[in-house]
Amino acid sequence: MTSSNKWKREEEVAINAVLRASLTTSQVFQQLVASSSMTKSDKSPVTVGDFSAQAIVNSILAREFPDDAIVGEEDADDLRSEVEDKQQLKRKVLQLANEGLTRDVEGQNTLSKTLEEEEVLKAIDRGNHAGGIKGRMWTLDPIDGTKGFLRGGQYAVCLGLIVDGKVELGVMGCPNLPVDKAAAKPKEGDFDEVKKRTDLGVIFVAKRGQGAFQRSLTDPTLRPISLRDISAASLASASFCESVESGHSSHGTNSRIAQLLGITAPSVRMDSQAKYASVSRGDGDIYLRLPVGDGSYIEKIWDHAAGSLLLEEAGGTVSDIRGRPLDFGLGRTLTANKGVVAAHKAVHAKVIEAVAKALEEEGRGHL
Ligand SMILES: Nc1ncnc2c1ncn2[C@@H]1O[C@H](COP(=O)(O)OS(=O)(=O)O)[C@@H](OP(=O)(O)O)[C@H]1O
Ligand SMILES: [Mg+2]
Ligand SMILES: [Mg+2]
Ligand SMILES: [Mg+2]
Repeated sequence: MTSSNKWKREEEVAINAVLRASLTTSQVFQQLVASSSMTKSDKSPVTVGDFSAQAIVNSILAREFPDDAIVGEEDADDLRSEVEDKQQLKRKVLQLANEGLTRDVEGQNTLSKTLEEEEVLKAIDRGNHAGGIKGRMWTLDPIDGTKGFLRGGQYAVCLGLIVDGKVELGVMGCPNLPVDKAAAKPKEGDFDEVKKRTDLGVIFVAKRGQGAFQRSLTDPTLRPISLRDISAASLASASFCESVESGHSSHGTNSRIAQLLGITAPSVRMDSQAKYASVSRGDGDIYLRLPVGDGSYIEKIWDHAAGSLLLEEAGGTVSDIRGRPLDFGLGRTLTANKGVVAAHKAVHAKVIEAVAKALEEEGRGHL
């Protein structure tokens, strides 16, 4: 097998699955989130979207690669409840998953027959694998950035293939990101803008050793992407990409790190692994995800698998706050790591130095 053929079939299937799931989450957004009937505190649309997207991706993976394990964020326990609300949720998920699996998407993987309720629940539960160092497994975050999804901001459908603990393939759907990286991102909370714009929706693809690419939801042509070329000398011209939620990443520490590196540009805040994608195509230069508080939060593999490979293949280095590589072979979580620091290869070590200094100053040098 030549290197460019490696993971070819997996890539085709993963793109089609992520594309279908992205179309379905967009549909949920349009029909449920952006509809006037939703109250601000109503989280149910994201739940419908999470389950439907996981059902779609897992059904396709189960059919194409029946022996592969899946580590998915969601499980179907809630949908098996007899409570009427959950029964309603289950009916909606069944309908959306079947629509997503039976529509023609680039002539591939289209189901000719709809799935029964139990088949959909089983597909979702295929995501229950414990992870680990041996063999092939997929990891799926059906909607990463659930808060972004509800705000009409950025979210991503993220699928990675991990083989013997290493991410080999990453595919990420970002339905609300402009295809053109120079175009303005939709304003958060402006549901009408997201509904109206026809230039939104990107799929990112990376295979280990074979580069990073993007395509639109409608045109299958893959175009190469890369990080902005930045040297240690020009680090001051860089910008950060960080979480929207201060509970997920320490904004205060990031400001101090910017100061230490001489960076003055304001940080770009964005939900989800769209941060990895954004930096991968040169819109923002450094992705910082510093632990908050005592650093007890342990990151999940599905929150980083696809994004980290994309950024590495686009010319970057991804590590935790101490410069250790992310270890995807330890189960469902990144137990050996704390936080994430990602940047161009040429400046990554300098950023790690500044991170260590900032944490030391805060009395969090032990993290
Ligand atoms: N305390 C804490 N620290 C770090 N990370 C956390 C924390 N709590 C949750 N999560 C995970 O963050 C995922 C979303 O990450 P984002 O970078 O999109 O966060 S943010 O919404 O922009 O703040 C989110 O993924 P989704 O649940 O798929 O949205 C969570 O897995
Ligand atoms: Mg997530
Ligand atoms: Mg999620
Ligand atoms: Mg979640």
